[in-house]
Amino acid sequence: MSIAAPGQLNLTEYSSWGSRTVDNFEKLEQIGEGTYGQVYMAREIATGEIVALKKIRMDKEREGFPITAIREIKILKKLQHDNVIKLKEIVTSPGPEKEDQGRPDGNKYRGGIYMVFEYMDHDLTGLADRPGMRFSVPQIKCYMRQLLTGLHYCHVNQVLHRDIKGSNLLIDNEGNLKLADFGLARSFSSDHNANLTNRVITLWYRPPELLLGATKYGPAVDLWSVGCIFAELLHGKPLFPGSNEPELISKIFELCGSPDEVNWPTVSKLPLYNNFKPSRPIKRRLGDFFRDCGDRHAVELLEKMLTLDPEQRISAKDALDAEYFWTDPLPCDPKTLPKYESSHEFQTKKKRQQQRQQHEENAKRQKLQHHPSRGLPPIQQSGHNAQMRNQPMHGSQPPVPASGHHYGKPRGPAGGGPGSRYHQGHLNRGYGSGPYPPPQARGPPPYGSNYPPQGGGPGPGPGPYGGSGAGRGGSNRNQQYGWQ
Ligand SMILES: Nc1ncnc2c1ncn2[C@@H]1O[C@H](COP(=O)(O)OP(=O)(O)OP(=O)(O)O)[C@@H](O)[C@H]1O
Repeated sequence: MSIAAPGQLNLTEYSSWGSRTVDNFEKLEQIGEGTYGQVYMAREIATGEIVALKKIRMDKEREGFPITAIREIKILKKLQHDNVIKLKEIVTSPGPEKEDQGRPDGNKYRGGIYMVFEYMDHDLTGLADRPGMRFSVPQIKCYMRQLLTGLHYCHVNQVLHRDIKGSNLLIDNEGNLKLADFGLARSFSSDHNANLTNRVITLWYRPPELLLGATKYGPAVDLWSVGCIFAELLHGKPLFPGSNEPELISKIFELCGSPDEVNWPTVSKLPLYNNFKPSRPIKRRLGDFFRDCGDRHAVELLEKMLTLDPEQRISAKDALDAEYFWTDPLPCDPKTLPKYESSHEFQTKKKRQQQRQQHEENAKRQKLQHHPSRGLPPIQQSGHNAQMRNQPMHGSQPPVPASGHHYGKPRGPAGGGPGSRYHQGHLNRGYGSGPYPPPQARGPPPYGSNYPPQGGGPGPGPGPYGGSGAGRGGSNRNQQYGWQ
């Protein structure tokens, strides 16, 4: 496999893309539903290989092929890295498919187009939402390190992801984490001069500069989202679950303090600064909030990621060099992580919904049991079968503690002081100025050897990464041509 040089497209291998049809695959089950359309787990008939098929939704596209899909394909062609999802091929379906028949059809191309990806067993949100799920400290370090490594690679190749969130971080049963969903991604130049849309990034993970109307921004936007994910892993639930922009801004200011000329020298130039300026200054208390997590290095890194001023926010490269990844307990080797049954956000949500329905039905039946005159037969509630219904869905997962899992709030409406050793070396980071240098300031971080705990049970983790469940705010994915 040849690898494209930074900033260049490697098209030679892709001449056959689009020449095969989706009939070469057997759809097994739906694993995702996004802005784009459905994602399916599928088997390639000839080889038996399991893949993910992402259908490109065409029904809203009167103007032709969606720009988001063009961007995603173009960018994924260019990015080849262990921590970035691999786009294997594009396949077509010549005519309208079963699921499209009978729909009013405004698009010009009546067939379907699918992206074929390597299959990943989980997304981080789905995995975290498993009942009783707890991540150990080495496991969190392992995922965070892979996330930052993948993102550093994107940034060196001048790609902003612009939609980092749990459901876009895919994890396989070898413990590998890969960045996915590049539908909002775009290339940037290191001088940051172009005007970009600020209606990107799912609400809860959106940085303050975008909320305050910045249209010139860079890789720091992704680092804020990474900080939100990191906080969620440490805290057990989303840190800024605002249901609209003003609410989100006030949640950010409450914890990170309000911006001023001292902590963010250029903030008053942002278009919406005056609209959201609090009536009196708010003190930063992020460090205090996380003190109980008992990991000084984790809090130190989090402070640097959730720095208000994007110019002072830590880069992915510097984050990889943080003390957090180099002190005991060390990040574990991905291969030693426990294997779990497949869990994607779409499926865990669906399962929860089914469980809720089942629960409601049982409650209704029980009520009727107390009033047999109403005529429904009572159901057997005791014994082995009743217990089995509440078991985790598979036998292979590690024993899980009965408690400790938080479900977050219901999904929101559509849309969802630097540490003492903080240095400013990441100002003027000059992305894209050379070939991708793997972060090597200290060589690869060593792996811890004693994790995960035997049997895959909870480690000395700071607490569960709770199923945030709740609406991570809809990403403001702009499907039309207007955004940059
Ligand atoms: N390669 C893959 N392997 C396994 N599951 C995948 C894969 N790609 C996507 N998924 C699942 O499908 C979900 C939706 O995929 P994706 O985010 O790419 O679609 P989208 O239409 O862009 O979604 P959204 O609008 O939510 O951002 C993911 O959260 C994940 O659970």
